[in-house]
Amino acid sequence: GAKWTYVGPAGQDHWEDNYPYCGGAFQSPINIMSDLMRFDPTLRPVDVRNYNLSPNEQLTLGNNGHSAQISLPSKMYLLGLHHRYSAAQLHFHWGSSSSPAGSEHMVNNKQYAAEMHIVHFNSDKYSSISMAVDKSDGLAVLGVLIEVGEFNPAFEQFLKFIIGIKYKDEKVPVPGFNIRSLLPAQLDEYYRYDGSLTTPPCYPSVLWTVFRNPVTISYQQYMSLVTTLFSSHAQDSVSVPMSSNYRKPQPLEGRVVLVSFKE
Ligand SMILES: NS(=O)(=O)c1c(F)c(F)c(S(=O)(=O)CCO)c(N[C@H]2CCc3ccccc32)c1F
Ligand SMILES: [Zn+2]
Repeated sequence: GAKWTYVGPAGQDHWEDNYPYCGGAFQSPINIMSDLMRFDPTLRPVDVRNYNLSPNEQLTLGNNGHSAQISLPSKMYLLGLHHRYSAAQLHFHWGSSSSPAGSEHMVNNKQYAAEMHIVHFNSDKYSSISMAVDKSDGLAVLGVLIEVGEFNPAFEQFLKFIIGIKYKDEKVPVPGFNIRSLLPAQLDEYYRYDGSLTTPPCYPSVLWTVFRNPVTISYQQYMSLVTTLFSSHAQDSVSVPMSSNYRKPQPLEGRVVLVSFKE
């Protein structure tokens, strides 16, 4: 599709000119406010299956021009939703070196340093994520808020390779590791709402699960994420650093955010 960016003439305020859904309903991310949360006792702990990948399993870490992403095998899946949702990829959103505030979801107006998304598709009904991406029951994304603090050895399992994907369309192999270790300890405390892709084409096809508890990465790890990558190709005459690749919060428009926990 047409080139889109986060700022400038093709920035997020103009996405709807080429991608109509971006100006539509059920958009993500949102600012999750306490007074719009509703406790739902039927929300069970998130049940992730086959997340513990063997080092013999090779993953691909890539720069797609918008984020750093890791391809995931579809044997990884989420249990407990109305359908099986199989993993496709995970990627990140972050701020800039001068501002460690780049999460997409906010909680009571607090923006975190970064956010990880693990994208899954409804493999009961659709043969691939491309077939699922524009269907209302197509996708389920896990959101993990990221703070700067303690060094995170789990994140280091792929961050140590990030220098290999500086430029758009570069890819490097990464040995499989336990993707569960990237998630917070408690998978029973999360926010749940109906939303969309946070990038064009902004299809309203995502069941969002944002975990209550953030994970931490060290300042050095955060800076490696923020300062290493470019949105431009290696051969481009102009280098465009990849920073602040987050969409601003979108109108909730009557949506309620379900929570799996009591305050
Ligand atoms: N924040 S988010 O979770 O909404 C989200 C992204 F933020 C994002 F950047 C991407 S992308 O594929 O890296 C680039 C634009 O699609 C996807 N990609 C998904 C959606 C479309 C698609 C098709 C094939 C594989 C992955 C994806 C995404 F779901
Ligand atoms: Zn995302």
